[in-house]
Amino acid sequence: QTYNAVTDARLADPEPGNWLQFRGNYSGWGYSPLDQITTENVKSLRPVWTYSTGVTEGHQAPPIVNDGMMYVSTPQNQVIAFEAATGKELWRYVRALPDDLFQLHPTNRGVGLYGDKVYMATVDGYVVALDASSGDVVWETEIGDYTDGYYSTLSPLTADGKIVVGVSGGEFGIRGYIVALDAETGAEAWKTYTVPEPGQPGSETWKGDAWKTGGGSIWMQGNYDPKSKIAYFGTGNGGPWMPDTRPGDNLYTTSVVALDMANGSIIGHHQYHWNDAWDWDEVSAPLLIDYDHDGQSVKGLVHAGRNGYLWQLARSEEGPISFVAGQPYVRQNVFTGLDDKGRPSYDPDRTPGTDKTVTFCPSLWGGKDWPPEAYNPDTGLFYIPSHENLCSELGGAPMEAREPGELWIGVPLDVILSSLRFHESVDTSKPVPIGKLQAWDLSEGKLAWEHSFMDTAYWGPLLTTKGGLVFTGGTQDRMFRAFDAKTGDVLWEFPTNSGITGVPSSFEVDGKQYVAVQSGWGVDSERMRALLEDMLPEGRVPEVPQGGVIWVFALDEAS
Ligand SMILES: O=C(O)c1cc(C(=O)O)c2c(n1)C(=O)C(=O)c1cc(C(=O)O)[nH]c1-2
Ligand SMILES: [Ca+2]
Repeated sequence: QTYNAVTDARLADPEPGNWLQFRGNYSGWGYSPLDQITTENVKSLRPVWTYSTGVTEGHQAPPIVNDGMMYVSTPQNQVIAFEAATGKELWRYVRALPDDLFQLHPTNRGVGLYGDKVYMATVDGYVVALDASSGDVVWETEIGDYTDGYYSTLSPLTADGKIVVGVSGGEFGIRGYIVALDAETGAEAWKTYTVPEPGQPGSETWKGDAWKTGGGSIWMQGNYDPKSKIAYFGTGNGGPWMPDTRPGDNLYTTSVVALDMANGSIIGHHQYHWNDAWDWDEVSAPLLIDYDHDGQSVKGLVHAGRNGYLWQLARSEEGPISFVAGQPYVRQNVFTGLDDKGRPSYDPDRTPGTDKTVTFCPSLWGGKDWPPEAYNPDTGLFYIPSHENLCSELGGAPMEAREPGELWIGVPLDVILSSLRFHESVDTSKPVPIGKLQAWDLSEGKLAWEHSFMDTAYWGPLLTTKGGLVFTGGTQDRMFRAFDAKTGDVLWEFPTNSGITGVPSSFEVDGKQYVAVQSGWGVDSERMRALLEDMLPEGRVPEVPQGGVIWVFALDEAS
């Protein structure tokens, strides 16, 4: 079979039967235009094939499909290629990772496709380009020094001849950046820091040398408008965590930045919250959605913040981003209000600092951490995988000098790993609603429906389809579920090998629709679960079995 090269035109307007990138399209919707699997027949969805990845930890990447060929990445930076319909393995790339690599976040969120190659950003700070047909390494380029705390977990944005990625390390005192590599050669095309140096725009929001270790990491794929050639990336927490260590607003941390794809310059931004104090990384890129607001149609950017607010912004052809509306989607007790530009004011009693311990809601994992939202143009609803009723008790401690490659958070690790609290209204003698799948009507600015998951962490990336469904896992009971996208009714569920933190995708081969997802629990979903186990009575919070498996489902033809 000859490989169907992935072009800008195909990425901008993907065939309904393919899933060519992280969220299926450049707008970040997580929407499949396939409608063979419907609200009526989803009850006869069955596994067609499975595959053990051979590794443990958090499997988060979507199965990415181009004309019958599937590419899946796993923790420890493997890429496995399959015949999508049969599961026949075509090739496998296993990265040789350095022995001295410490992984705070052992995961990978997926490959990027462009031309005849498959691209992956790695936990040891490289981008690797593989031949899509053979799996042979075509080039690899170092983008960050892992011995200095830089690493990558995101899927690459592929567009305009470039492979665009960024670096993690917000808990290691890095200075974040986004870097574009030439898709053919791997040579650097541009590199843009998310924290400006003295003299650059935004540098007035920093004092002294704090910018050198200011954080603002990039660990989720950006979305992209192919008409204006602008990429939108979300940025991570300020580093170190305690806000008094870096006075000022700290642009462009906890923001969305608009980048000119040609040269990487920042031509627009919106900071969701200034001088972050809660580890509320705002790394999920906003979805490009057009919605009505006050009788006007808005070319929008929509983001469910880790800070617990649902943000509706407007984008522009020139770059600048403007604020339209913001409101809490979970209980939030930190912001006391928003001004007309969307800038929040804070309750100082909910703002931690060095030697200042406070409780705040939502928790440091936010109203939502990294698992992506979804938008369904048929229902007009925006779906959020959220956490309710969780708060954190957190405070910093005086810091030692930064050591390259060592954690540099300013909050002792044992404090972080015992920081979770229930909201004061919670009665733990009864099942506690924690995970909430929410559906929002953006034009009304109102919740349309929600489904609560009791006593469980919920780290479930979303897939929505033209068949009227929302697929998600994310719970400790190992289930993969399908919801009615309009009503929130549970229509189907299936127990997999482990908990599902994988991004689901949907594709078609020879006229048949498939839904695919990785099951393999780990990283912060497990850190949260372990805390909940201590907070709830014995037996209520089960352990989640370890090990990664790729699952592919289709309708059972016999039924
Ligand atoms: O600041 C950073 O650079 C950074 C990176 C990552 C990552 O790369 O996965 C996470 C976080 N922060 C983080 O705050 C967080 O809650 C988190 C959860 C996860 C995960 O995979 O479950 N990664 C990360
Ligand atoms: Ca972080």
